[in-house]
Amino acid sequence: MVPPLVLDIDGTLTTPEHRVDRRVFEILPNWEAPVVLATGKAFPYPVALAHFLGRSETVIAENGGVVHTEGNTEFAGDPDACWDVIEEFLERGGDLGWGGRTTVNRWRETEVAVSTDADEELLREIAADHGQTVVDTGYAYHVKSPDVSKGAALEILCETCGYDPDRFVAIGDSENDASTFRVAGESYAVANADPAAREAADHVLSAGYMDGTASVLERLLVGDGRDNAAGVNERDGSDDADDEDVADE
Ligand SMILES: O=C(O)COP(=O)(O)O
Ligand SMILES: [Mg+2]
Repeated sequence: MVPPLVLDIDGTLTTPEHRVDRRVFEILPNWEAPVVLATGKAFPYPVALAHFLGRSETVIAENGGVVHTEGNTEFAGDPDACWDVIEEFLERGGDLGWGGRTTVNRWRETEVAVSTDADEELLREIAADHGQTVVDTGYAYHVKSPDVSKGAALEILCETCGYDPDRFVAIGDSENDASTFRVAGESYAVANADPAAREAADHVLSAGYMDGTASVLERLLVGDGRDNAAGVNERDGSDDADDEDVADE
Protein backbone atom coordinates (compact mmCIF):
# COMPACT_ATOMS: atom_id res chain seq x y z
CA MET A 1 0.00 0.00 0.00
CA VAL A 2 1.58 3.28 -1.07
CA PRO A 3 1.57 6.17 1.44
CA PRO A 4 -0.15 9.55 0.92
CA LEU A 5 2.15 12.18 -0.55
CA VAL A 6 2.66 15.89 0.03
CA LEU A 7 4.71 17.24 -2.86
CA ASP A 8 6.31 20.56 -3.56
CA ILE A 9 6.19 21.69 -7.20
CA ASP A 10 9.03 24.03 -8.24
CA GLY A 11 12.35 22.23 -7.89
CA THR A 12 10.69 18.92 -6.96
CA LEU A 13 8.25 17.96 -9.74
CA THR A 14 10.12 20.01 -12.32
CA THR A 15 13.24 19.82 -14.44
CA PRO A 16 16.24 22.12 -13.90
CA GLU A 17 14.65 24.18 -16.70
CA HIS A 18 11.55 24.73 -14.48
CA ARG A 19 9.21 22.62 -16.62
CA VAL A 20 6.89 19.99 -15.11
CA ASP A 21 8.67 16.66 -15.68
CA ARG A 22 6.82 14.11 -17.86
CA ARG A 23 7.14 11.49 -15.10
CA VAL A 24 4.67 13.52 -13.01
CA PHE A 25 2.02 12.50 -15.57
CA GLU A 26 3.25 8.89 -15.60
CA ILE A 27 3.35 8.28 -11.84
CA LEU A 28 0.85 10.52 -10.04
CA PRO A 29 -2.47 9.98 -11.89
CA ASN A 30 -2.75 6.42 -10.57
CA TRP A 31 -1.17 6.88 -7.14
CA GLU A 32 -3.43 4.84 -4.86
CA ALA A 33 -3.37 7.21 -1.89
CA PRO A 34 -4.02 10.94 -1.44
CA VAL A 35 -1.64 13.32 -3.24
CA VAL A 36 -1.42 16.85 -1.87
CA LEU A 37 0.35 19.44 -4.02
CA ALA A 38 1.90 21.96 -1.62
CA THR A 39 3.43 24.97 -3.32
CA GLY A 40 4.47 28.57 -2.96
CA LYS A 41 2.86 29.23 -6.30
CA ALA A 42 -0.45 31.05 -6.61
CA PHE A 43 -3.69 29.10 -6.03
CA PRO A 44 -4.59 28.37 -9.70
CA TYR A 45 -1.33 26.57 -10.43
CA PRO A 46 -1.71 23.50 -8.17
CA VAL A 47 -5.44 23.38 -8.92
CA ALA A 48 -4.71 23.20 -12.66
CA LEU A 49 -1.97 20.60 -12.18
CA ALA A 50 -4.25 18.42 -10.02
CA HIS A 51 -7.00 18.78 -12.63
CA PHE A 52 -4.78 17.74 -15.52
CA LEU A 53 -3.47 14.82 -13.47
CA GLY A 54 -7.08 13.72 -13.13
CA ARG A 55 -6.80 13.95 -9.35
CA SER A 56 -8.90 15.67 -6.71
CA GLU A 57 -8.09 19.31 -6.10
CA THR A 58 -6.47 18.78 -2.71
CA VAL A 59 -3.88 21.54 -2.68
CA ILE A 60 -1.88 23.91 -0.52
CA ALA A 61 -0.91 27.13 -2.30
CA GLU A 62 0.91 30.35 -1.50
CA ASN A 63 3.17 28.70 1.11
CA GLY A 64 0.14 27.64 3.13
CA GLY A 65 -1.90 30.81 2.65
CA VAL A 66 -4.49 28.75 0.80
CA VAL A 67 -5.75 25.29 1.78
CA HIS A 68 -8.21 23.82 -0.73
CA THR A 69 -9.99 20.49 -0.77
CA GLU A 70 -13.09 19.55 -2.74
CA GLY A 71 -15.71 22.02 -1.57
CA ASN A 72 -13.67 23.76 1.12
CA THR A 73 -11.19 26.60 0.74
CA GLU A 74 -9.46 28.32 3.66
CA PHE A 75 -7.28 31.40 3.47
CA ALA A 76 -4.68 32.54 6.00
CA GLY A 77 -2.39 35.53 6.16
CA ASP A 78 -2.72 39.29 5.83
CA PRO A 79 -2.53 40.30 2.15
CA ASP A 80 -3.15 43.97 2.95
CA ALA A 81 -0.09 44.02 5.21
CA CYS A 82 1.92 42.28 2.49
CA TRP A 83 0.90 44.90 -0.08
CA ASP A 84 1.73 47.67 2.43
CA VAL A 85 5.24 46.17 2.49
CA ILE A 86 5.37 46.30 -1.31
CA GLU A 87 4.09 49.90 -1.41
CA GLU A 88 6.84 51.06 0.97
CA PHE A 89 9.41 48.87 -0.86
CA LEU A 90 8.57 50.58 -4.16
CA GLU A 91 8.54 54.04 -2.53
CA ARG A 92 12.06 53.35 -1.24
CA GLY A 93 13.35 52.36 -4.66
CA GLY A 94 12.57 48.64 -4.63
CA ASP A 95 11.34 46.80 -7.74
CA LEU A 96 8.94 43.81 -7.83
CA GLY A 97 10.84 42.51 -10.86
CA TRP A 98 9.22 40.09 -13.32
CA GLY A 99 9.50 42.75 -16.00
CA GLY A 100 6.32 44.66 -15.17
CA ARG A 101 2.80 43.26 -15.76
CA THR A 102 2.91 39.46 -15.17
CA THR A 103 0.64 36.76 -13.81
CA VAL A 104 2.97 36.05 -10.85
CA ASN A 105 0.78 37.94 -8.38
CA ARG A 106 -2.39 38.31 -10.46
CA TRP A 107 -4.28 35.50 -8.68
CA ARG A 108 -2.32 35.52 -5.43
CA GLU A 109 -4.71 35.88 -2.50
CA THR A 110 -2.64 35.94 0.68
CA GLU A 111 0.93 37.08 -0.04
CA VAL A 112 3.11 38.79 -2.64
CA ALA A 113 5.93 37.23 -4.68
CA VAL A 114 8.93 39.41 -5.54
CA SER A 115 11.64 38.52 -8.05
CA THR A 116 14.91 37.25 -6.59
CA ASP A 117 16.56 40.11 -8.51
CA ALA A 118 15.06 42.50 -5.95
CA ASP A 119 16.89 44.20 -3.07
CA GLU A 120 16.48 41.39 -0.52
CA GLU A 121 17.89 43.29 2.44
CA LEU A 122 15.54 46.24 1.94
CA LEU A 123 12.57 43.90 1.40
CA ARG A 124 13.33 41.95 4.57
CA GLU A 125 13.76 45.16 6.59
CA ILE A 126 10.42 46.59 5.47
CA ALA A 127 8.61 43.25 5.86
CA ALA A 128 9.81 42.99 9.46
CA ASP A 129 8.68 46.57 10.15
CA HIS A 130 5.17 45.49 9.02
CA GLY A 131 5.18 42.24 11.03
CA GLN A 132 5.54 40.14 7.87
CA THR A 133 8.32 37.79 6.78
CA VAL A 134 10.14 36.89 3.56
CA VAL A 135 10.63 33.31 2.38
CA ASP A 136 13.22 32.65 -0.34
CA THR A 137 12.20 29.59 -2.35
CA GLY A 138 14.98 29.97 -4.90
CA TYR A 139 12.27 31.02 -7.38
CA ALA A 140 10.94 34.13 -5.62
CA TYR A 141 10.99 36.12 -2.39
CA HIS A 142 7.55 35.63 -0.84
CA VAL A 143 6.30 38.41 1.43
CA LYS A 144 3.92 36.58 3.76
CA SER A 145 2.53 36.37 7.24
CA PRO A 146 4.97 34.66 9.65
CA ASP A 147 2.33 32.32 11.06
CA VAL A 148 1.44 30.90 7.63
CA SER A 149 3.35 27.84 6.41
CA LYS A 150 2.90 24.73 4.28
CA GLY A 151 3.26 22.61 7.43
CA ALA A 152 0.48 24.42 9.28
CA ALA A 153 -1.65 24.13 6.15
CA LEU A 154 -1.00 20.37 5.95
CA GLU A 155 -2.24 20.01 9.52
CA ILE A 156 -5.41 21.93 8.62
CA LEU A 157 -5.93 19.86 5.49
CA CYS A 158 -5.43 16.60 7.38
CA GLU A 159 -7.93 17.75 10.02
CA THR A 160 -10.46 18.61 7.31
CA CYS A 161 -9.99 15.39 5.35
CA GLY A 162 -9.48 13.05 8.29
CA TYR A 163 -5.95 12.15 7.22
CA ASP A 164 -3.12 11.20 9.59
CA PRO A 165 -0.20 13.58 8.81
CA ASP A 166 2.22 10.97 10.11
CA ARG A 167 1.31 8.72 7.19
CA PHE A 168 2.46 11.29 4.64
CA VAL A 169 5.72 11.18 2.69
CA ALA A 170 6.90 14.72 1.87
CA ILE A 171 9.35 15.72 -0.88
CA GLY A 172 10.66 19.24 -1.41
CA ASP A 173 13.55 21.53 -2.22
CA SER A 174 13.50 24.73 -0.22
CA GLU A 175 12.98 26.50 3.10
CA ASN A 176 9.26 26.74 2.42
CA ASP A 177 9.12 22.92 2.63
CA ALA A 178 10.86 22.64 6.02
CA SER A 179 7.61 23.08 7.93
CA THR A 180 6.00 20.35 5.81
CA PHE A 181 8.90 18.03 6.62
CA ARG A 182 8.29 18.59 10.32
CA VAL A 183 4.62 17.58 10.03
CA ALA A 184 4.83 14.66 7.59
CA GLY A 185 5.83 11.20 8.82
CA GLU A 186 8.80 10.95 6.46
CA SER A 187 10.50 13.61 4.38
CA TYR A 188 12.98 13.80 1.52
CA ALA A 189 15.00 16.77 0.27
CA VAL A 190 16.06 16.53 -3.37
CA ALA A 191 19.73 17.10 -4.14
CA ASN A 192 19.10 20.69 -5.30
CA ALA A 193 17.51 21.56 -1.95
CA ASP A 194 18.65 24.57 0.02
CA PRO A 195 20.28 24.19 3.48
CA ALA A 196 17.02 24.74 5.39
CA ALA A 197 15.24 21.94 3.51
CA ARG A 198 18.22 19.59 3.77
CA GLU A 199 18.45 20.22 7.52
CA ALA A 200 14.73 19.62 8.12
CA ALA A 201 14.43 16.48 5.94
CA ASP A 202 14.79 12.92 7.25
CA HIS A 203 16.67 12.02 4.08
CA VAL A 204 18.71 13.96 1.51
CA LEU A 205 18.70 12.46 -1.98
CA SER A 206 21.66 12.31 -4.31
CA ALA A 207 19.47 13.04 -7.33
CA GLY A 208 17.92 16.43 -7.93
CA TYR A 209 14.59 17.71 -9.18
CA MET A 210 12.22 15.05 -10.51
CA ASP A 211 15.06 12.53 -10.75
CA GLY A 212 15.19 12.54 -6.95
CA THR A 213 11.42 12.61 -6.52
CA ALA A 214 10.92 9.76 -9.00
CA SER A 215 13.53 7.67 -7.17
CA VAL A 216 11.43 7.90 -4.00
CA LEU A 217 8.07 7.30 -5.70
CA GLU A 218 9.37 4.33 -7.68
CA ARG A 219 10.76 2.76 -4.50
CA LEU A 220 7.45 3.29 -2.70
CA LEU A 221 5.58 1.73 -5.64
CA VAL A 222 7.62 -1.47 -5.53
CA GLY A 223 6.83 -1.78 -1.85
CA ASP A 224 10.30 -1.22 -0.42
CA GLY A 225 8.42 0.32 2.47
CA ARG A 226 9.13 3.73 3.82
CA ASP A 227 12.22 2.65 5.68
CA ASN A 228 13.87 1.44 2.51
CA ALA A 229 12.72 4.04 0.06
CA ALA A 230 15.37 6.11 -1.64
CA GLY A 231 17.33 8.00 0.95
CA VAL A 232 17.67 4.93 3.12
CA ASN A 233 20.38 6.40 5.34
CA GLU A 234 18.73 7.74 8.47
CA ARG A 235 19.94 11.11 9.64
CA ASP A 236 21.35 9.36 12.71
CA GLY A 237 24.12 8.06 10.47
CA SER A 238 23.11 4.40 10.78
CA ASP A 239 25.45 2.20 8.74
CA ASP A 240 22.91 1.01 6.19
CA ALA A 241 24.61 0.15 2.96
CA ASP A 242 25.02 3.26 0.86
CA ASP A 243 22.14 3.52 -1.52
CA GLU A 244 22.81 5.00 -4.91
CA ASP A 245 19.95 7.38 -4.28
CA VAL A 246 21.37 8.83 -1.11
CA ALA A 247 23.77 11.71 -0.85
CA ASP A 248 26.76 11.26 1.41
CA GLU A 249 25.68 12.70 4.69
O1 LIG B 1 6.78 29.61 -6.48
C1 LIG B 1 7.77 29.49 -5.72
O2 LIG B 1 8.48 30.43 -5.34
C2 LIG B 1 8.14 28.13 -5.21
O3 LIG B 1 7.12 27.21 -5.48
P1 LIG B 1 7.24 25.75 -4.78
O4 LIG B 1 6.86 25.94 -3.33
O5 LIG B 1 6.28 24.88 -5.56
O6 LIG B 1 8.68 25.32 -4.92
MG1 LIG C 1 10.12 24.13 -4.37
